[in-house]
Amino acid sequence: MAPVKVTKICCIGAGYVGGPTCAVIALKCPHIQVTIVDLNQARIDAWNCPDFKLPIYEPGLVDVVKQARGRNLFFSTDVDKGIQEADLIFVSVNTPTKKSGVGAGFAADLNYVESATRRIAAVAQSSKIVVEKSTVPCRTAESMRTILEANSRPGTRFDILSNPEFLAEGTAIADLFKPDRVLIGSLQTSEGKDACQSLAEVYANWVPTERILTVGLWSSELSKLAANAMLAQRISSINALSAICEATGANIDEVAHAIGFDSRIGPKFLRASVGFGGSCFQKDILNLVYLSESLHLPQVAAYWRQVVEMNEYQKHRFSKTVVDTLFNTITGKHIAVLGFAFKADTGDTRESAAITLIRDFLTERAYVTIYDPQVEESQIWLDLAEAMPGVPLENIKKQVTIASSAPEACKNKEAIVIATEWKEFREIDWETVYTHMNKPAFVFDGRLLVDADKLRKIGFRVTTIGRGERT
Ligand SMILES: NC(=O)C1=CN([C@@H]2O[C@H](COP(=O)(O)OP(=O)(O)OC[C@H]3O[C@@H](n4cnc5c(N)ncnc54)[C@H](O)[C@@H]3O)[C@@H](O)[C@H]2O)C=CC1
Ligand SMILES: O=C(O)[C@H]1O[C@H](OP(=O)(O)OP(=O)(O)OC[C@H]2O[C@@H](n3ccc(=O)[nH]c3=O)[C@H](O)[C@@H]2O)[C@H](O)[C@@H](O)[C@@H]1O
Repeated sequence: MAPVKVTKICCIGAGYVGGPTCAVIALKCPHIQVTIVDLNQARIDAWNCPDFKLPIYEPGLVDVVKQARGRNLFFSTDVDKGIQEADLIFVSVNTPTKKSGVGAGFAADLNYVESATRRIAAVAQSSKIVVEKSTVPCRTAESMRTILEANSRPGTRFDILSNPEFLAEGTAIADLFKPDRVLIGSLQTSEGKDACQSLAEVYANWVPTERILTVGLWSSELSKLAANAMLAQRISSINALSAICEATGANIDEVAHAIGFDSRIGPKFLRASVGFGGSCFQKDILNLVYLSESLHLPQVAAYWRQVVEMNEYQKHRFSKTVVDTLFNTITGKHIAVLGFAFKADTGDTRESAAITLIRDFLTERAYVTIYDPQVEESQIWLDLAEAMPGVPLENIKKQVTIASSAPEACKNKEAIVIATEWKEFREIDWETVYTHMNKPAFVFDGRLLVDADKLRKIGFRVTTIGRGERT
């Protein structure tokens, strides 16, 4: 059998991964019809919105959707039709950490992957290549295959591939246009290799073939967890060093610069911060911890768990620094938190360090004013309510205000906490901000973003993560 030439793709899941990934496939492969389906009507409506107010904020995404939507890119809630028409289906649904039952708090909740797989099994009338795009535990493809094969009609077959996504939010379009690599895992049978070839040919429309890596299914699944674990481990390592810097007078920027010059270490992903956030690092490491424990490898599990524990430590350490510096109490004090998203250039707040900081400040009975250029107000209330179970939202609202600009957020406050590295915070008119603050005016830079010396000259007392000096 020769590899199938893919002409119609369906992507199940129109989220942060399914949306941008398949929009880029549509852009780069005008000869392929791409339909992105989702059960969430509001999300699909936003993807179809005439004025391109898309459901996610991602630089460059609107341009891609503008070019392809209605040409060969479609968004729909008709999941069954999407499945039936396609010869290749991406499963790009959410795989959050399980909240209850066996493995709660660690294992991935595969309920959405299983529902999508069962839907494919139920409605497919012809052979399909089914591609696991979601990040899943090692050997999930086997469960998918079992479900699909148990339901295949005579004369039809399902081939399962793993094709994890490595894009980062905020740079998704650039990452998809020029990926470091595309990873495709397949069974090493002739049918598995043919399916792999079919998907590789889709990517080959714009990705150089030497960057398309083909491996076994289980290696591909594990490589995704491994990549996220190694990236998060680097951040926890630099953050652990930032605590030593603060205690010794060393400067984490200088340390990162010095070690990053070693070509074996490299300069990227060594930026100390108030802690990593995002929907995946923590979830994927906890998943790896759970996998290690299930495999009776407790030392391996403990090793990876420590990466997450260090991150929790970093977030609380930073809130404690704020309290300590503000004369050991923030009760009744007014704090501006600049940034609510988990990183710059996204409106995504999942696992954002800002949420932990704000929860700590509210627990200390401070008043908090939040400003973020991309996060919707409704999302901030949702996140804070979820972070403080048992506390009625009306009570949270007595302590929290949402501002529409950074200078407005900072007015009449004792302290400013920079929680997200938005470029616009670097460009704030700090002299004016200073004149409108209560004195002494404090800045806590959790992102190594502002020029601390310049701010000190204005009169601010600045504390920067990973720097020993404080005034
Ligand atoms: N967010 C990111 O930057 C990255 C995420 N990933 C992984 O990709 C996967 C998806 O992540 P996101 O796109 O962030 O999630 P998301 O939550 O933004 O999107 C998932 C979408 O799937 C839909 N969905 C769930 N079950 C469905 C079903 N049975 N039929 C149709 N639609 C269904 C949901 O309504 C939702 O819109 C996860 O496994 C994640 O770990 C991987 C790389 C990057
Ligand atoms: O599986 C995923 O979801 C994705 O997770 C991360 O992407 P993302 O979470 O979107 O963003 P990152 O740029 O990795 O940042 C994650 C967190 O680490 C923080 N970070 C990053 C880099 C750094 O040097 N220091 C640091 O604190 C960021 O501020 C952010 O809170 C990975 O970078 C992607 O390769 C992966 O596909």
